[in-house]
Amino acid sequence: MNSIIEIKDLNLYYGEFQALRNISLEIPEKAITAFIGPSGCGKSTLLRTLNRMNDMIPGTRVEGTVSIAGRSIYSNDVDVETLRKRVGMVFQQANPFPKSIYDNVAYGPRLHGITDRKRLDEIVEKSLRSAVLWHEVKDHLKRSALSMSGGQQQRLCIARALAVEPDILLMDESTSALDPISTLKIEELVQELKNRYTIVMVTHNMHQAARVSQQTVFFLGGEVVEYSETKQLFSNPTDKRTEDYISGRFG
Ligand SMILES: Nc1ncnc2c1ncn2[C@@H]1O[C@H](COP(=O)(O)OP(=O)(O)OP(=O)(O)O)[C@@H](O)[C@H]1O
Repeated sequence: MNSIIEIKDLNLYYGEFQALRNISLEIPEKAITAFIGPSGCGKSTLLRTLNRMNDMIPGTRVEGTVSIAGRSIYSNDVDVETLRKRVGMVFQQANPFPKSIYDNVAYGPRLHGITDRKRLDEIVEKSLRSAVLWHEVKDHLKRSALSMSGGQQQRLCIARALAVEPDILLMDESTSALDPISTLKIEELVQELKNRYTIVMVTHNMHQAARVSQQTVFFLGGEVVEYSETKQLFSNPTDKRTEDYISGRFG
């Protein structure tokens, strides 16, 4: 598998506190990579470095390199808006805008200058289809996104992220606020999307990582303890700490 993201000797500090330590990882394209580990081990922090969302947190300092498709994303000449278009993100809590379903999905394309109604209609339909939401909402696209169920709102947020045609989708605990049926729908959706997108997901749910991902990274105290194929990591971990974690001895 080709890697699309290369992280080398990455250290991240929140003020004096070092949250990531000497992280070096290669993340394959068009596959699902899961980040697992106990609370506070740095999973979300690392995820946020991949589209520079950490830039928004004052006092954050990054050392080392993160490259996407061979280009360092922390270079001075990188346009962060363009980067975030290529590297979309879906959060723990669905966060649709208080706008119509249509306007939520059309938001990104409009921001990037698309105004033609027919073109926007096509993008909205395609994105909602990709998020397996089209059939549920096609007859009431003008309805407020806030009137949808939590699971639908999360799929809408995925559609909104896909509307700007990213290469990479970051998912930060994106099912943890959902019921089991909505969670399953999103897991199925993510499986479909991996044929077209590179997906990196943070999850507290080890079963989810085992069900959904091809690669798993286990973190502890801001460090990578183990990174391997998901089947291998869960069936035959090489590090005692991974074994303890996946067998529920801590975390
Ligand atoms: N904005 C911030 N300012 C200061 N410290 C932070 C900030 N965000 C996270 N941290 C600290 O960095 C460490 C890693 O946090 P992070 O949220 O990345 O962990 P996590 O593994 O994603 O945890 P969880 O599973 O609970 O979401 C923690 O010790 C946390 O307290």
